[in-house]
Amino acid sequence: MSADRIDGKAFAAGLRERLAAAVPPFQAKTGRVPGLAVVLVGEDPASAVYVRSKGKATIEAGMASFEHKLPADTSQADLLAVVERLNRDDAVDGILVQLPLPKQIDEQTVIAAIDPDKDVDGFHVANAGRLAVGQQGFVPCTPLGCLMLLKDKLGNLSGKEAVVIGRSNIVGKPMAQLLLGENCTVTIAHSRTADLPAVVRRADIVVAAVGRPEMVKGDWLKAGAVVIDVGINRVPGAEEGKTKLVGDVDYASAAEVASAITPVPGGVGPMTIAVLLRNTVVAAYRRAGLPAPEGL
Ligand SMILES: NC(=O)C1=CN([C@@H]2O[C@H](COP(=O)(O)OP(=O)(O)OC[C@H]3O[C@@H](n4cnc5c(N)ncnc54)[C@H](OP(=O)(O)O)[C@@H]3O)[C@@H](O)[C@H]2O)C=CC1
Ligand SMILES: Nc1nc(=O)c2c([nH]1)NC[C@@H]1CN(c3ccc(C(=O)N[C@@H](CCC(=O)O)C(=O)O)cc3)C=[N+]21
Repeated sequence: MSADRIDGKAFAAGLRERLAAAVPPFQAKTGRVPGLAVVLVGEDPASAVYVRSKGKATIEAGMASFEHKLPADTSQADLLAVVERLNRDDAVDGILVQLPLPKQIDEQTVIAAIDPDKDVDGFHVANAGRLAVGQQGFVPCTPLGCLMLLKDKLGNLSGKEAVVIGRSNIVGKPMAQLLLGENCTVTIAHSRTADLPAVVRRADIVVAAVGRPEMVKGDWLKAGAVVIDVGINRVPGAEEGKTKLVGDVDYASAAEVASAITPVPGGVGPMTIAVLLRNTVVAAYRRAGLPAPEGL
């Protein structure tokens, strides 16, 4: 059997078109376009690439992009002052502070300083709490993107056995909350899980968010499982000196057993950026007191 390849890149392109279509009506009502501010501290090359692609996607959707690049030795107080300014700036609907931050800065303190109604990453405890109790808020982009792909593939998820590997605050935990909200039976596995292959073998839905290249093997899977691979791991490529991206799932062996699987690249990654824009459009409509358009 060869699994269907879930084309996250194509789904993300469709979502970005729907978002672009929501911008002119917003502009007609408010006289401005939704705005996303991205703050990058330091020169980490991978982070710089992501920040550039976020800015490009924002502008392509007809929205306003504000990029703030601060030196690696920026103090926490200076970063907090930037966040405060963005909180007060009416042209800014969404604020994203790129993680990880340099070691002199405490990430939780910075996240806590972001206005929860502009927290389009969904990392603020207010938004984590809203998700946990089922209130309207902002859901982290990566797990929300994974859920969109799963619902597109499977329709109703009710009653499915879902195993999430990884329990980070930004991927694993919110992913598990979302699947629970869809009435899945959810198991969260992590580095202390006793027999991970046996746990994964129960799953109709597997979400791998671990950060271990190609860890999940095909013979861990139940036949017909749907596999969402969140992992982004840069490993040495075939050619000397070159690198390539691989996920947390061994695609070749998993595709023999699964019914559908996301590739890396071209799966979850592009969804993360599209959902960031989606959350920004939704933030803009909410802040303007307007009902957010359907189908986002
Ligand atoms: N596509 C995208 O847009 C995004 C991709 N990512 C990628 O997703 C992956 C996970 O990211 P993130 O959640 O931030 O990572 P973290 O490092 O914060 O969390 C990793 C989780 O995996 C668990 N884990 C580690 N080793 C094992 C193991 N051998 N067996 C079982 N569980 C294990 C850890 O368990 P424990 O808690 O016990 O330590 C932890 O809960 C990374 O590859 C990252 O690059 C992340 C964000 C966005
Ligand atoms: N505050 C904050 N919010 C984040 O959402 C956030 C962050 N910090 N720090 C880093 C991680 C990682 N992340 C990715 C986004 C897009 C791709 C992506 O587009 N990946 C492409 C490949 C890109 C490439 O080729 O390098 C793909 O999978 O097809 C991947 C990873 C967001 N993150």
